[in-house]
Amino acid sequence: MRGPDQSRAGRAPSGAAPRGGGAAANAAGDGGSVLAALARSRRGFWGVALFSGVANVLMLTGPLFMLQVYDRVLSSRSMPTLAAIGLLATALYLAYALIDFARGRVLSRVADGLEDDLAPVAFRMEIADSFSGTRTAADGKPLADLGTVRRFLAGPAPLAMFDIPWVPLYLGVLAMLHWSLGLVGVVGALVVIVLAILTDKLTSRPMLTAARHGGAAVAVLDGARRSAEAITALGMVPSVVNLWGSERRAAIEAERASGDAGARIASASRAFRLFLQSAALALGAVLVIKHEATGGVMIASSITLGRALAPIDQIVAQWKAVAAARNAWRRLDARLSQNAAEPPRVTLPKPQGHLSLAGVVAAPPGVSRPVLQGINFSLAPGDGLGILGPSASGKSTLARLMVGLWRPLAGTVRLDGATLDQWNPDLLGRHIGYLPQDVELIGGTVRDCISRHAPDATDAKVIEAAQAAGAHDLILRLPNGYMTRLGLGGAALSGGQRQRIALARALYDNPPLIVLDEPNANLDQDGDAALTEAIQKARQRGSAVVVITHRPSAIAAVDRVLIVKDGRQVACGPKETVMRDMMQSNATPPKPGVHALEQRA
Ligand SMILES: Nc1ncnc2c1ncn2[C@@H]1O[C@H](COP(=O)(O)OP(=O)(O)OP(=O)(O)O)[C@@H](O)[C@H]1O
Repeated sequence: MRGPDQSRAGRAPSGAAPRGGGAAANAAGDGGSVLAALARSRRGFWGVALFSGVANVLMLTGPLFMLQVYDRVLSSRSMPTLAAIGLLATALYLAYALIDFARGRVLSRVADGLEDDLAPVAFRMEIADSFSGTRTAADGKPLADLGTVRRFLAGPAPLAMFDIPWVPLYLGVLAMLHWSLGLVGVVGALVVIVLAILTDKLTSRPMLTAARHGGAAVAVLDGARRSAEAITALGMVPSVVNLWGSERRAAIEAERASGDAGARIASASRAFRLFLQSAALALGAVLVIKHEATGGVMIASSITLGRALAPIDQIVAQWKAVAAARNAWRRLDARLSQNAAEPPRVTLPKPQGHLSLAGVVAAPPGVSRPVLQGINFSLAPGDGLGILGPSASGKSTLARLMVGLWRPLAGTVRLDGATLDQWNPDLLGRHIGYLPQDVELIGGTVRDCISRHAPDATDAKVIEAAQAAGAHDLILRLPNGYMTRLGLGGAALSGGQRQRIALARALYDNPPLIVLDEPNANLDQDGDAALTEAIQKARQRGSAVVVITHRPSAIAAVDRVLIVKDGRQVACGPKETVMRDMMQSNATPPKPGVHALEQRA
């Protein structure tokens, strides 16, 4: 069964789809693929193709110069001729240098453009991944994959690829010198191409294995960083190092296997090219002896052959980078296509705070078994709802549904009548005050943090939010007050300080819907009192406030209570009635149906 929310979003039926990932594609514009993003730089590619054509023609300078020196200068012993063709060759080499530099520069600009285009999208995907819980190391990291593709584009391999269409030009020149030399060239090119295909066959599997283990090692490191204190205090560091080390070793071994295979073939390819050049020289000598060619032809053919095979040889030598970029490209493409462009939306007016949940069934992203079902309630502006229930009963899941982080499998979550997916995810966030269970404050100053890094933030609004959260005095006592820097290298805050600043962030700009998940987990008595006052005042200002908690002190300022047990709504009604019933049944939540479920929608 699919709920309207989910069918509208076009999501897979298992697990609640996270908000935010889909918005990514919008930032990428239409395309939804790396190629589509690159197509925006098609003029740059045409420029590189044109420069490559000119550069390849100019690269004939070497063999032609040899031909002239051997067949014209040496036979005529004319110094002026030598000086003239020497000058001409110098000018052509200079032109080649300029054009080769220009095409490299254009490609690196195209690579930068791709990064500019897709980095915000990849960043959003990373954020969506971090709470979707369904991604594995094999899915890669969009930002790292984008970096790999960018570095590849700006590297030497793509230039070699632009040279490949010009290989027939060199083979044609060889054939013009003598048909047998052309034949040697064609056979040589085919052998080098076979070597390139062989490189791909032998290295692609170990490279994928290396990427998978490398990703797993990074995931262990990320987890260890996040829980640095716990793993150190609990003496878990050696085990975590072992865990990380085994993934890393597996990655290095797979990398070595692919590197060895690639290097073997690259050496063979290089040696074959040198051999072929000597073979062409020998063939040229035979032709000279048989009076079918001149000494100049002999030398020029050897150089031309080397030049003809160079691009293929270079790609074989760069295979590791080529294969890594191809894998990264494919992963990125798969992610971009999953994040199909969000449907166009009308910008809805600022909501008043009418929240309604009807027949909601939900599961975390990627999980098919619902952890929450049969949720029905509604809130009007100014209402205060406390959500109580044992651990793992689904309270935080409910909070994530109300703020639109996860979407329901069935049923609807509406804010002012509109299902949450009708809102632009970024705009919706401005109307919501959310205090998650695990408070993380990202970098910047306290002021930035409270104002959600809004560019149009005013001091007055920031201070108003801090005062509403009872955090103003606490902030003034920090080393630089509101300008104290947080995050890496910034001030270290206690759990209670973090929670109160996060509460101020939730209250910033008086959002019409405020959802607080365990807002008093780290608060002392003063903090509890400040929280109660903050909830009261937010309700007086007309916000609908939801408080999820284990501690009854946090629901002092709400008028209604909802009890969740084993993922089901077992009671919902006026606080006094529900709490009295709970007391009467020896603090065990009342059975379903004890209170008529309120339906105010
Ligand atoms: N990201 C997730 N991926 C998979 N399962 C999850 C995820 N988040 C929660 N769950 C599962 O959903 C169920 C409900 O969890 P939830 O966090 O909503 O409970 P809770 O009532 O908030 O618990 P607590 O009071 O301990 O915070 C639990 O069984 C939990 O294991």
